[in-house]
Amino acid sequence: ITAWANVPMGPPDPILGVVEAFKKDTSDIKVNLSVGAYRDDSGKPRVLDCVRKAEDFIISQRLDKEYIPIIGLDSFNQAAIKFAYGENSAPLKENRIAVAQSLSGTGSLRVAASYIQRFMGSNTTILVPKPTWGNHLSVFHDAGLKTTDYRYLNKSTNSLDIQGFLSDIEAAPNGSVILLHGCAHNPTGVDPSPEQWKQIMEVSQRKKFVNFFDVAYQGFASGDPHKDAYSLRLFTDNNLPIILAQSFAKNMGLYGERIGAVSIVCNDVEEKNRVLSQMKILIRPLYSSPPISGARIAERIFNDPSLNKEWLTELKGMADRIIEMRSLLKSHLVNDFNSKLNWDHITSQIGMFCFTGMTPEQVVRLRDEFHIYLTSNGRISVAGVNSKNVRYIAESFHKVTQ
Ligand SMILES: Cc1ncc(COP(=O)(O)O)c(CNOCC(=O)O)c1O
Repeated sequence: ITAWANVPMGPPDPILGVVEAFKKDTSDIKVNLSVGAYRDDSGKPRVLDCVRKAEDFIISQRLDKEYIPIIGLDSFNQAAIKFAYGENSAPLKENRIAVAQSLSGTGSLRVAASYIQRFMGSNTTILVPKPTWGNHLSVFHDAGLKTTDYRYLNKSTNSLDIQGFLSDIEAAPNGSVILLHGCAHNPTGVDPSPEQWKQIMEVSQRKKFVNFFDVAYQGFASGDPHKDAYSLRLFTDNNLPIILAQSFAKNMGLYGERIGAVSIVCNDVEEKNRVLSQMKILIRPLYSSPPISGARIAERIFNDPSLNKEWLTELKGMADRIIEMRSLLKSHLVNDFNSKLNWDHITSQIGMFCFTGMTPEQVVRLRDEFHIYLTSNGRISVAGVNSKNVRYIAESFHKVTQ
């Protein structure tokens, strides 16, 4: 008997399981609407031109492959938090933000969760939206934290249930940690309006929440990085406690480079130095130091003026293509197929994903009858929609919902 005879087969990841089924489908009209990565109008992955140019420059420098510090490349770190908090941010100017490069968004979330567990205690509960990105729950539970849902999606309108949101967080214990998607909520694509963010902030301020922002789509949602940072900057500029996990997977297309940053706003430089020392102590036994490549590319894109300008244009281009596909999908449904249902949420939602409102049965029909693949919760990745398949998708959506 081997030592692992009792290890059970784990369930497949709900998202990756759909991709496997898509790959097995031999139909030539199959459509993958489950993948959480950008695709261009030909359905192909996109490496940004500014990334290629940054890579060429870096290679030409013939740099060494020595370890970088436990907290990563500081030139990248400083650029990443300036991008998020804004150059006029007081904590930034007063140098009181503890920041460490980490393994993309997931690694940043995990380091932050471990920090919370260690310095706020194992009984700390994180308030998470319902629904949230599936991996959030695994990251927090594996870090030894409990999670409690707060209402987020109004299922009948596929828009924000702001009253449910506010009453659930009002009922939570003072001093709780609240996870907030900075922009482009995954999986619903539903974001609070600026007014609603102010209502949320008022409760958080009064109840002394620690605000744990997950910002994985800054600039990718609206095309404007400042607009997409509105919620984070509103809370920060009002001196609320902030923990931030940043990912550059989507907005720089650096998925596999695993480049992100975790940051904690502190009261002063002395506190920042203490917090940073503890982040290093947490990171060292996790993965010791982060990878060089993605940090060097991102640093060039932030700090080289022409590459930065080119990036912002390409970033807006990706956001605009997704926004255009949203309006095309909706107009086909309403104008071509004369659907009598309300599809406003397709264009009022924002970012990579759209919560269509499809039932699990309708999702099965889309897969079996129309070879269209999306997750069972009805989420589609709008990145998978393009000018060639958008009409077919609309026709199929109409047929399963009429
Ligand atoms: C909200 C959120 N936070 C964090 C992350 C972390 O991403 P990464 O670790 O790649 O930076 C992601 C990436 N999601 O992946 C797409 C999908 O849901 O199919 C995310 O959506």
